[in-house]
Amino acid sequence: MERMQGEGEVDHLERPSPLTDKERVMIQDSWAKVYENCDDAGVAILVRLFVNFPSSKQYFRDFKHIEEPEELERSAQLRKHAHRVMNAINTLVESLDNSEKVASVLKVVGKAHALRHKVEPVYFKILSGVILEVLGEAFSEVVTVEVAAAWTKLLATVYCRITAVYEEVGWTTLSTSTG
Ligand code: HEM
Repeated sequence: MERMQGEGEVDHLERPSPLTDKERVMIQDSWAKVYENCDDAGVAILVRLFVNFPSSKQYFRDFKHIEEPEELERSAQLRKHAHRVMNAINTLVESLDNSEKVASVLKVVGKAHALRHKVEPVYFKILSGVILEVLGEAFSEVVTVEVAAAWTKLLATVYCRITAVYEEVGWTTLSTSTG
């Protein structure tokens, strides 16, 4: 029998356990190194996303038909979005002990991407994987296995909250797009 889900009863199967103090410190310390290279790291992450998952380009008017990584890298629209993504992550990392701030940042991001940009939420999950991949490669001396595990938890929390916002604003294809 189909299970009824009332408001507030939606399952969030991917919700991780809260970050420990040690994990917060590991995230903040490793991020400090990444953020020193904010623009390069952000562009590397987004170019990887768009090259390995080309359908994610569909939302970006200026570069949706571009395939060459070098050309993608030069796109002003891509660079601007990279900067915004990095700044938002920076705010989250700075606010790990302020859950209201985290919730309010993710609410704004989730609402804009659901309602204005109409981005399938699965791309947030894909982006999380790409972030981990690029950080592990480009900052291998700071992103140890243990640090990467802390980032996996943080990014899973972000994805969970983003999908919760999508649900709140009535995104209807959620059940088929996150599988
Ligand atoms: C952690 C993940 C992300 C963050 C923090 C983020 C942040 C932002 C911000 C701050 C903006 C500008 C304000 C706005 O118009 O809403 C923006 C715009 C946008 N985002 Fe994201 N974003 C993320 C992931 C994604 C993903 C995965 C996609 C699609 C694959 C995407 C597609 C877009 C598009 C199409 C725009 C409008 C671009 C433009 O007008 O030039 N975003 N994003």
